[in-house]
Amino acid sequence: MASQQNPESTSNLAQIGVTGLAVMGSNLARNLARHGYTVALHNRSIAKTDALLENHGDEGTFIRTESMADFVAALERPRRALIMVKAGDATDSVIEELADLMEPGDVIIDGGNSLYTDTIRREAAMSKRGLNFVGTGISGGEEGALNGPSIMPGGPAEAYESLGPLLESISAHVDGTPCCTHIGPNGSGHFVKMVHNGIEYADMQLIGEAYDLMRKALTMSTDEIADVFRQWNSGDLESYLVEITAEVLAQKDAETGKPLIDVIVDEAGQKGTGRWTVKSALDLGIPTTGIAEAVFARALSSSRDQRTAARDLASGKLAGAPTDRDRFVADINAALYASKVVAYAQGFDQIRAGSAEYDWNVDPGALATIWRGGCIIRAKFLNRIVDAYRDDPDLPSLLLAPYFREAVSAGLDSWRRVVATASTMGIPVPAFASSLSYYDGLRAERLPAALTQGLRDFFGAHTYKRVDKPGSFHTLWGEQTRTEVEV
Ligand SMILES: NC(=O)C1=CN([C@@H]2O[C@H](COP(=O)(O)OP(=O)(O)OC[C@H]3O[C@@H](n4cnc5c(N)ncnc54)[C@H](OP(=O)(O)O)[C@@H]3O)[C@@H](O)[C@H]2O)C=CC1
Ligand SMILES: O=C(CO)[C@H](O)[C@H](O)COP(=O)(O)O
Repeated sequence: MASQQNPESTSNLAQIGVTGLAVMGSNLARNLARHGYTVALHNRSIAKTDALLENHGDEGTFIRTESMADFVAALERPRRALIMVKAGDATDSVIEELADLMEPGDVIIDGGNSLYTDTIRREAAMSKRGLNFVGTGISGGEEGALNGPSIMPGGPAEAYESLGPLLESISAHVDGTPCCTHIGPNGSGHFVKMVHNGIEYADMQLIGEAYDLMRKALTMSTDEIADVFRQWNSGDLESYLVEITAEVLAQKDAETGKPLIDVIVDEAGQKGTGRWTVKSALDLGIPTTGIAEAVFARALSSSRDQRTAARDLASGKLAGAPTDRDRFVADINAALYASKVVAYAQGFDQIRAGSAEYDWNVDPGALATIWRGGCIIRAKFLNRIVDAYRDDPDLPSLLLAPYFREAVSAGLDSWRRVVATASTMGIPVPAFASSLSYYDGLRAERLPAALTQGLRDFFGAHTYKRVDKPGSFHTLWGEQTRTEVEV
């Protein structure tokens, strides 16, 4: 174990250790060291540890360790170890290794994208061994990890009392407020990070549809579209993802000189958090349609063989392009904003339902507050979400908050024009269209679900409720006399 001394440190030990020094772990370790913490470093293979020390060892005080035993021995008590390795089995094996070396009162922090049910299981197991287990969502990618991410820690409140100030100090800050707060017990931090990623999927899909419409319906060049996103980023749509969309579109391929976007294969990858969000939404019975469409759109994009075989499917008679380009671009802007509100509204619905299911007591306003900076879905309009939950913590849907009600209503005609135009031109807009259908479904006085109930009762005697009296009923369908039976 070799160490570089921190002049401010009172011992030779580290206030925190990071194990797993790939993109996220190495940048978080640097962030911690830059904030004056002595950081013990560990990685399964020593190369990453040495690369970090060689390239950034002068940024603070690090303690280099090779074995897990050395790593744990390098930590001040109560020990605090942050795990930043691949989610799943790798995380389980690192937790076991650490737990075997740690003592009651020590803290294990899992900052990876772990499935929240794994976190619930791990927290219970560590708690039995007297260890504090903090499953925390961390968002911001490489740049956020280094300069200030959004941090969503779950786990015991006592653990947060001692760990919170450290995490808050390295998080992003907006208007002086840290983008880190205790989310709730056990799996809550990873649950909200999972939904954060689901919203990220929806947001990116919506941005992709906006780009596709400008490209295909308006035949705009990539540079022109990049300019539009740049302009949008100084309006209501101001957000990290819109900002980097302009940069991605403006990038030229070094080899061919073409826009890089045209050289990238159109098959979207996914590591699982979006899919988990949708599975959880199905279990909770929450219609997160925007997120689901985004996950399915990635799946469709990656179905290369099917897409190739289907290339000559009929399109039917397609409509021509909109004649007023500026107006249609403005329509797309409004459709993007409204659909984005739907994605966040659905995500917050899922968080409320998850919180109720697991008794987490997640505060949606506090969550919106820490998503204002550092994370991938940071956006100007999160301030409006904070306001909405401050004014009414029990808001039934974000779409009902006065600000969003008005904003969506103002863009509604544009939203409908975009979906209609896309449909008649044969351009797929699954997220725009499903968000609009969700909105219309939500506000509908009556839905065709009555027919679903009738059919269910017809074939399976599943019963239905009546509009005019309480109780459950089954009909002897087709009989002329006494057709209803109260159940
Ligand atoms: N990349 C991102 O933008 C974000 C990632 N995350 C999450 O943070 C975590 C780290 O992400 P990232 O930095 O991208 O790194 P990766 O997810 O690519 O994981 C690589 C790291 O995991 C270690 N590792 C893999 N398997 C094992 C194992 N069996 N035992 C011990 N260590 C193992 C690797 O060690 P070795 O070098 O020896 O192979 C390496 O340090 C992940 O859970 C990820 O989902 C969260 C937010 C954003
Ligand atoms: O957590 C993240 C961002 O918030 C990670 O970058 C994650 O990998 C993104 O998900 P996917 O790879 O499935 O697009």
